[in-house]
Amino acid sequence: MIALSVNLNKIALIRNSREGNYPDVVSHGRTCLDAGAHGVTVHPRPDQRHIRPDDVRNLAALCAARSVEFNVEGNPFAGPMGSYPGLLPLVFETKPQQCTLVPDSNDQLTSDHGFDLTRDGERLVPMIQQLKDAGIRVSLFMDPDKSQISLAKEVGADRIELYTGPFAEAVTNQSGEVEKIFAEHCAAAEHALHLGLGVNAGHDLNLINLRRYRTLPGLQEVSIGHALTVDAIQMGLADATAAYVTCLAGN
Ligand SMILES: CC(=O)[C@@H](O)[C@H](O)COP(=O)(O)O
Ligand SMILES: NCC(=O)COP(=O)(O)O
Repeated sequence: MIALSVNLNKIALIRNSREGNYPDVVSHGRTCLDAGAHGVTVHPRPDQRHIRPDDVRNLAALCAARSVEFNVEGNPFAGPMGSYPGLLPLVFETKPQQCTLVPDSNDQLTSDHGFDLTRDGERLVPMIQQLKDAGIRVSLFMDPDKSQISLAKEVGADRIELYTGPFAEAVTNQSGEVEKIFAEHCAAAEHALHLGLGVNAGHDLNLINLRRYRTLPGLQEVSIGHALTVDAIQMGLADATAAYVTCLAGN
């Protein structure tokens, strides 16, 4: 079974466009879980463009109460900014089941690349160990590069999250590159599995490209937010979530 972790960033983005708490991120997270999602993902960024520290705290409580997986993503190198305490302090405070480290800089529109562990690996080793000592599973956001994935194992990661942006773009553009890119992802996943790493995936996955991507060898979890939220505008959040669960089940 491939787990669906719904990323609630875009619910928070809409909430932040007004004062107040409408839409209520936790309430929408509850709706996703009631509709069959296996967990919740958030990506608190230092500029708090969407997910805020209190969202992380409140969703941690929801996921604990529902005994479902909470996945907190972010750049471990980005320091505090205003009320954002930094990723690791927030993660150690809220103790999610999984922390996915992502090499995003503060000025990026969105996540658009995996780690370069030849450059950053040494800095990550103690952070990864601290997270694992706290009982938190560590996933690293990676491009489908086998040599980099070998380094992910060396620095102590439990899982990798394959960055699926280029794959999604190839499907959307109906480029002739789809099968070539997917084959690279399959080779990367097989390599990760051979090393004993778990395999997650995410970024721009949707109900169309997921029909192919769900066949990736050993895929354990997808985190999906942007497209699912857009689908929810047409379908409603519960039905959109259920549609992704159904798709992941092979239907
Ligand atoms: C790491 C990744 O691809 C996504 O999880 C990320 O959360 C997208 O961030 P935005 O929602 O800010 O675009
Ligand atoms: N890690 C991927 C994620 O959480 C959601 O990415 P997207 O579906 O919003 O592109």
